[in-house]
Amino acid sequence: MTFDYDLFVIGGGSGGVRAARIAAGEHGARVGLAEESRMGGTCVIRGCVPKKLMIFASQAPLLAEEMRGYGWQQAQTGHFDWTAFRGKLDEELTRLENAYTRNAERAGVQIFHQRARLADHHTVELADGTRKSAKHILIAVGGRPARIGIPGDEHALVSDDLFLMDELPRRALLVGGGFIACEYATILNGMGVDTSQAYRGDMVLRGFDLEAREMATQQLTDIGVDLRLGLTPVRLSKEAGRIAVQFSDGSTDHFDAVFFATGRSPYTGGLGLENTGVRLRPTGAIEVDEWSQSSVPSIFAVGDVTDRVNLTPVAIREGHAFADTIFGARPRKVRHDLVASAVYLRPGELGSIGLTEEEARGRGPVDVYSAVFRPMRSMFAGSNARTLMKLLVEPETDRVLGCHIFGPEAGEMIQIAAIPITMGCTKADFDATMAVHPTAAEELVTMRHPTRRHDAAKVA
Ligand SMILES: Cc1cc2nc3c(=O)[nH]c(=O)nc-3n(C[C@H](O)[C@H](O)[C@H](O)COP(=O)(O)OP(=O)(O)OC[C@H]3O[C@@H](n4cnc5c(N)ncnc54)[C@H](O)[C@@H]3O)c2cc1C
Ligand SMILES: NC(=O)c1ccc[n+]([C@@H]2O[C@H](COP(=O)([O-])OP(=O)(O)OC[C@H]3O[C@@H](n4cnc5c(N)ncnc54)[C@H](O)[C@@H]3O)[C@@H](O)[C@H]2O)c1
Repeated sequence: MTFDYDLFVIGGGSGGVRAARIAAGEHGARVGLAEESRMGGTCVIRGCVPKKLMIFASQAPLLAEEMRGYGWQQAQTGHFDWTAFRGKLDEELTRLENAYTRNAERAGVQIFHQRARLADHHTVELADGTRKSAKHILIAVGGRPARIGIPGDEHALVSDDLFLMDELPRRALLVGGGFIACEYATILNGMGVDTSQAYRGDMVLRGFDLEAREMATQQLTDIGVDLRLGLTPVRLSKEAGRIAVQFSDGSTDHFDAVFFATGRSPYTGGLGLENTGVRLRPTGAIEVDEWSQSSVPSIFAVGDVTDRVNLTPVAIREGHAFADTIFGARPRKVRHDLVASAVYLRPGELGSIGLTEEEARGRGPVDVYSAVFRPMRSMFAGSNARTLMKLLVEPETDRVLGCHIFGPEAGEMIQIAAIPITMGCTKADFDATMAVHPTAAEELVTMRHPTRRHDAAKVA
């Protein structure tokens, strides 16, 4: 049987573009790709990139405050010009979008700027009705922001909308306590928006190390976010151009904008999956094996649509491994058990890899090396902000099972710490490493004695 393509990719985001480029450019496959919106996908257009630029923009008031503590007594930020920032942001995103398109085309990928759906195991139908056959199909359609299904939730915005606003709201509410809610609350607060955050739990960033979560929760309040814990909206309505929010405790408040940051769902609706028999998990994610292969042998899936670890570098690695395996005769699996990540807050970020203290003590004995301190930089300026450096070590093997850092530039630090930890290093390797002085990160190689030791969890 002959096909139009060796590979057809649906979705021009992190995972899809990497797979298409490697398959075509490095392994000589004939590759087609459909993208219904802008090339680059969530990360480039409405995720990591614009979000991080906004984090940088939002830190000015904190920097000015710190510099006043260093003797720059007049340091002030003045007024934040959202229009000027957005103009520059739009230009930058267009530049990146063009680079993604150009690089894929240079590798030999034929791009269709249209929505695509599956017609059968080897056929994709584009929005204009044309059909393309392919020996292999890769689904890399990502996810979409989820709404919580309360009355009036059509009045709420989602994360995508922040990057498109003509002006910033005067008063905003973030709903949720995950990555996006905490990062967006930090951004809006830093840009001068009167910011509230409602989270149904008692501490933000569920799933992260408890000690680090406590610090992140405290920091949100310290920087001026009105963090309302144990609270969730139950109804939204429009009143005189503002949004009235009724909360679970019976209270009502009014905001100019309400953002739901309540998770993301795999974007599998309307994709024609019923024409293929591709199996889905209960969450709507495409079920794949360790080779990213679906229940239909010719159809593979990578990235957020598979809901494994929903981060850009993971989607990229999955796409790359898929292309090497299928087209490069270089079978490669992706490890999902040891993935570093960062939550970009200000002034402290949260960087993590490996087990949390709670997970580690649930598995067996663990030594906890935890240093909480006021770093010299902010302490001199008069701030009480604290930094956390934490290592979790398996006593029997001395292996480092996890590392959690809360503080300025924790994202940068955890990227470096992730290398030895991924290699399987021991605490003795950290101890043998000479410190770099004076830095905050030197604590990682100077913690001599465990702060506490948990014995093996008792099995009931
Ligand atoms: C606000 C926000 C901030 C984030 N910040 C970070 C961060 O700091 N670090 C990090 O690692 N991760 C971050 N993420 C997560 C990261 O963006 C995703 O994990 C990553 O983009 C997933 O890549 P993907 O290839 O699976 O999907 P996507 O990048 O979402 O790409 C999917 C593409 O498919 C297209 N598409 C969908 N359906 C069709 C169809 N039927 N036909 C044609 N095209 C279609 C979409 O338009 C989209 O371009 C963030 C996410 C958000 C929302
Ligand atoms: N820095 C980064 O790497 C980064 C940044 C942003 C997003 N991301 C990725 O995007 C994903 C999505 O981010 P997110 O923050 O939307 O999801 P999340 O899963 O991190 O957080 C969702 C939040 O919404 C709350 N929630 C869910 N349903 C609710 C309901 N019915 N009522 C009230 N609250 C509810 C949850 O309790 C949780 O606090 C992340 O899991 C992550 O993989 C990564």
